[in-house]
Amino acid sequence: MPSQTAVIAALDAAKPKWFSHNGAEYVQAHAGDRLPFKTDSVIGSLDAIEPGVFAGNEVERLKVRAAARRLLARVETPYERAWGFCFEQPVVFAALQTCIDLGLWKSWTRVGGEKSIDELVAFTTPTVDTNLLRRLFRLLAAFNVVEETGEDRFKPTPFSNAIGDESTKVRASLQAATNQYLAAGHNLPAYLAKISYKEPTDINTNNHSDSDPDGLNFFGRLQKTPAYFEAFTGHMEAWTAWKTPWTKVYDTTKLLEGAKLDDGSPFVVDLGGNTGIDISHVLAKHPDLPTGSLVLQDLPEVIANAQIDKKITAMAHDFFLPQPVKGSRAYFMHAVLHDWPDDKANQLLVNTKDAMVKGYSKLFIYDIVLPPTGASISQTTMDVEMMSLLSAAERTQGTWTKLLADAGFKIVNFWPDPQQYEMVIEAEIV
Ligand SMILES: C[S@@+](CC[C@H](N)C(=O)[O-])C[C@H]1O[C@@H](n2cnc3c(N)ncnc32)[C@H](O)[C@@H]1O
Repeated sequence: MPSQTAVIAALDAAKPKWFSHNGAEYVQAHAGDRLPFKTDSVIGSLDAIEPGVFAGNEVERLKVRAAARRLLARVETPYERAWGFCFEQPVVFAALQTCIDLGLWKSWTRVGGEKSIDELVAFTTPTVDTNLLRRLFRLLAAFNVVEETGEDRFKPTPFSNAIGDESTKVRASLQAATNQYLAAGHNLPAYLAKISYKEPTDINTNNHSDSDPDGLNFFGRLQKTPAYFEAFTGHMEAWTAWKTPWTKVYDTTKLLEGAKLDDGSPFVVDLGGNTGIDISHVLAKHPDLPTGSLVLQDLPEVIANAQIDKKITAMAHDFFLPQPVKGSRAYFMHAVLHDWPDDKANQLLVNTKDAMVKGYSKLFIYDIVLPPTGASISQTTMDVEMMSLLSAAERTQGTWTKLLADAGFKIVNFWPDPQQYEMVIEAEIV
């Protein structure tokens, strides 16, 4: 097994010009001696990389993933890259969603195992034409969503199993795209032309409302359509679970020093905390915290779905209203401010500051901090999705500093996560 560093170096070394005389593999077989590597041996090394080799080391896994994506970007021709965006992604997504709509993933994951196409048809409700499902499955097999083991025979993969396992929230994430992300992305070029290519900043009249049948903004649509709300909440849970827990990025034991816990004061308030993953990380790290010292806040319909430890107080609260929990040691917001343009973000920050005790309370923002160059696919995708859905944006170190200064805060430190995706921004009242 080659080391991960060697694999990344090999991936990064592959150049399109090496293949320039070849174009197709059968030509390469005859002209392979012109390549600076043995194609079979490189393919063997790549195919030998299984998720298990990383033994849970997310940092190394993500480095190899990024290198593999760079490799594709280099070796694919411009036509192949365009084909991927214009032809492949729409139909693969359509096949995934159709099988969700047919209830296929859920039934298959429950039972498991290799199945014939007829057995897969038997999983579907309503029933589907065998040849229709065969065509979708051929496509999904070509994209390694399922494994083709013989003619009309398929095995599940970790990905297809995850779609069928509701606890992973992968199905919810795909469904959220069908519900909102795809239509908004499709609408974005025309919308940007319509607003004369000004940067979108309006939270109500924006690209989402332009693509929504009732002209609703993103959160307005979630409130109106419970199924959309369920899908988005699930997507948020999957996204947050994928990230490094904030308690591993910032050492929260430092907050215990000097914290007033005996008098029933709050320790951490998680604003817009969704169903409670982040606040639960705090309890997991500090299980002896007194009952009620951890507070989860979100909109009422989110709080109603939160399944959290009894020690955590779940509280419906609109963060554009004054913060009711005063004098907490810490106020925490994860992926909240990136949803809002600066004027709304300022209002939220000022509401929070008004509840804080200067010199005691700290503010923690866990969000993307865009680097000056080389922002990753994950960071830049989130930035433009925020534009598309919410007229919002990811921020740089400079724009975070200004946003916080305008609301009366000074930044103590930026704590980067090991995945290099987000940072915990530690701030205090000036
Ligand atoms: C992008 S999600 C982040 C959720 C969570 N902090 C996390 O990282 O998993 C934004 C959250 O803000 C909540 N939210 C939106 N508007 C809100 C409001 N006016 N008051 C309180 N929460 C709100 C949403 O319900 C959602 O849970």
